[in-house]
This record gives sequence, structure tokens and C-alpha cells, in this order.
Amino acid sequence: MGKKLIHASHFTTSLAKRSPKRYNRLKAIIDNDTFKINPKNPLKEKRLWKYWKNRKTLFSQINNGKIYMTSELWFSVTPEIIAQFLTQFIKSCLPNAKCVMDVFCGGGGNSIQFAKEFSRVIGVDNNLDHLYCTAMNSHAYKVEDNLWLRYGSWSTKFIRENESWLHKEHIDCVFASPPWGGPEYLHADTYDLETMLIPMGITPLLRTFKQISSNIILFLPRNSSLTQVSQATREVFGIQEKCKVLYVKQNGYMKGILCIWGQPFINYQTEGENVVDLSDIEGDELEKTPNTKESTSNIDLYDING
Ligand SMILES: C[S@@+](CC[C@H](N)C(=O)[O-])C[C@H]1O[C@@H](n2cnc3c(N)ncnc32)[C@H](O)[C@@H]1O
Repeated sequence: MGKKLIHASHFTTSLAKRSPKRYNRLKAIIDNDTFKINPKNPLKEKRLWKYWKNRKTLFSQINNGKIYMTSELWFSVTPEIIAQFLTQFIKSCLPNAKCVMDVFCGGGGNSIQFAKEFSRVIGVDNNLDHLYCTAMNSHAYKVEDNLWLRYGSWSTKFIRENESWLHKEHIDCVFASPPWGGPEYLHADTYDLETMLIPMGITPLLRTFKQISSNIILFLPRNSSLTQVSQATREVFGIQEKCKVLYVKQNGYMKGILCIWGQPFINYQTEGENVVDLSDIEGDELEKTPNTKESTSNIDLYDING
């Protein structure tokens, strides 16, 4: 199944055998350990200092000197506590799940946590440097046995060309943290999910995911338009379908929202004492805000504090 999938445990050797051209592009990076983070050498790029200061929130293992990052990954990786929460949430709602797909897997922030709980995790990314970082980082967390990686650009064409093995995988849940367009996303009052999200708007993106699994989770900017979330839900899944939105806060700072589709997730009580074991995270149902009345009546809002 999925001949083009590369097992994370032998990512570089498999890449060298199967795609020598791609391997040659990475060779100098591999030989020089370019992306390996030395915890004793703070980053030189000023714009990354704040991420460096909080590096342990991204990967708790980072000070052990086994984590690999590109410049872009510093502001892209999902903080570990959020990735852990999400994994536990999926596990609680889908206790028999085996296979989770992480589209746009970046440096493996999510894939690694998924691989701790699920026996088959498939990470997809169109940046070979990032796939390499994910593979190396999975070694740091000793979860490489459960992780397979696929180089490719997510699109309707990708689905068409990979339809056969994607269906054979029986993917229980698709998670995606698509690029938000860099830290500039915060300059807009409302983040337009149809025009600002990369590589496509929320509606076409959901259509691609729906072909793979009915359980879908997206990590989106905190200022995302809920009206668009609601409209996309109706357009892609029909008027009866609901979307659960979790507001994710870390140390009081809103990091983003998790938009969740699929009956097992919607039916699961994300409040009170029945919430998954969140360690120091708790869930409380939020009052619907005034601008989210009728047009977003198919959305349930919750607040998650880390
Ligand atoms: C926000 S990051 C994901 C971070 C990841 N969740 C983590 O915790 O490390 C988005 C990723 O999407 C990838 N990407 C951008 N466009 C893509 C496309 N068309 N197909 C696949 N991956 C893409 C980027 O290379 C980047 O690694």
C-alpha cells in the first residue's frame, strides 16, 4: 500500500534508493546536519528570537540536541501541549482508530504525538526539508516505527493520482494545520478562510479531505471567520452537519482554533468532568458571541486553556 510512502525509521536511505534526485538535494543538509538545533547556540535571526525563547513549548526534547528545524518551522510547529491534547481528544472519541493522516505535517509537531497513540500515522508535506525534519524528530521521540511520510503537494490532482492507496489505508481521521501565510495573518481583523489559507480555501480543502475520511480536524488562525466555517460546513457536508470549534489558549494567549467535523467528535462531550484527561488543560463551553447567531448556528464553541 502507498508505494510512495517512506517509513520514518529509514527515511534518508529509502529516499536515496527511490528518489536519487531528491536525495541529492538533501545530501549536503544531511551530511552537515544543517537543521540540527544546538541548544547552546541561540538563533541569529532576530525575528525568531521569541520562538527560541519558548523552544521547549514546541518540542520538550529540544534541549537534548536531537531536534531538527528550518527557519519556517519555528513559527509553524504546533506547540507540544496542544498536539498532545489533540491526540488525546482523537483517541477518546475514536478509541479503535489506527490510522491518522497529518496533511501539511511540517516538522512533525502533530505527527509525533499522533504516533505515540496510533499505529499508523501518515505525514504529507511538499517541503522535503520539513519531511526530513519530521523523520529526524520522530527519532528523538522514539516514535519512528509508527510514522510514514509522503512528499507531495496537496491538491485535487494529488487526491486523483493517489486515490487508490488512500482508500485502502482506511484513514480514521484527517488532521491538517495548513499554512496561514506567516505571522502577518494577525494584521487582518478577520482571517478570510477562503482567500488567505494556503494552498486553497477552506471549502475546497474540506472537499479533498471528505474523500478520505468523515472525521476531519483543522487548526486555524484565532481570528478566522466563523461565518465562513459555518458556510463551508453547510456546503461540503450539508445543512444538518455541525462543526465543533475549540478555542485553544496557552498561558492565556489564544494560539488558534481547532475546527472539528465528524459524528464521533460532535457527539463527544467536550465539557465538565467527562473531558479527556487534559492534564492542566480544561474545557468549558463558551457562550456564543453576538456575531455568531443564526449564520453560525451549526457551530458549537468551546474554550480550551493550556
Ligand atoms: C503550519 S505548517 C505545519 C506544522 C505542523 N503541524 C507541525 O506541528 O510541525 C504547514 C506545512 O505545510 C506545508 N505545505 C505548504 N503547502 C503545501 C502543499 N500544497 N502540500 C503539502 N504541504 C504543504 C509547508 O511546507 C509546512 O511544512
